[in-house]
Amino acid sequence: MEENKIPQATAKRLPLYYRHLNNLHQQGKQRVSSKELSEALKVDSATIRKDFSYFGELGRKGYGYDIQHLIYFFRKTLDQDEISRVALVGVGNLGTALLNYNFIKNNNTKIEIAFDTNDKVDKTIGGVPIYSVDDLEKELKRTEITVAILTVPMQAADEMTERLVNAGIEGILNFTPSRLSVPDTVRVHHIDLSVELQSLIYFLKN
Ligand SMILES: NC(=O)c1ccc[n+]([C@@H]2O[C@H](COP(=O)([O-])OP(=O)(O)OC[C@H]3O[C@@H](n4cnc5c(N)ncnc54)[C@H](O)[C@@H]3O)[C@@H](O)[C@H]2O)c1
Repeated sequence: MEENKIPQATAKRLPLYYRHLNNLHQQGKQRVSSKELSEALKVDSATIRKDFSYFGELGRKGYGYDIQHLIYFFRKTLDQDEISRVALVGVGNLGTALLNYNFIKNNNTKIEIAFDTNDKVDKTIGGVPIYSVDDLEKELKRTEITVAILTVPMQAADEMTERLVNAGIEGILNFTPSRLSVPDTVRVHHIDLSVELQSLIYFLKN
């Protein structure tokens, strides 16, 4: 099945499924039902069955899903055979935490290079080398990285976004509060922790 036929909401849940299925596999489990997955992942079991149906007839009634089979299909869709290399711009509080967090352990995404303006340049954090932003365009070209995490102060967000786009970046994970404007060819995912927290509190109250 081609990836572009999978709905966006389904595609967003795939890494969650993939990670959990790998854990089950490592525990020696061979089969799992949508009900078990639903309880573990807090995703409605009808949604899980619908999501999995985009990958063909993977399950049988009363038998459940073959875990290895699911992992195989999801890995292909998520390109997990290849390591996705990512750049990070802004090595402050948040950027440092992300560099120290070992993404590669759970999914094959790796921050390979980071950029900052301050005295952290020329050091490494979590094994990731930090370059001066002056070298941003040169280094992105050299590494052929097309995805960037943006953790600069809000005031620097627009300028850095423009530079990233001009340097060929195709996807930005934006942690700044700034609403970035980019061409249609570039995809931005915005992560706003305060909005997530407010929505959690709202659901608890209602
Ligand atoms: N810390 C959090 O928990 C948190 C949570 C959500 C969102 N954010 C947002 O993430 C961003 C970073 O937050 P923080 O707390 O890490 O800030 P910070 O001030 O600790 O770090 C920002 C880093 O960006 C660097 N920088 C400044 N201009 C730059 C440029 N043009 N290019 C590259 N690097 C540059 C600074 O030298 C600094 O190291 C902010 O926009 C903030 O609003 C932070």
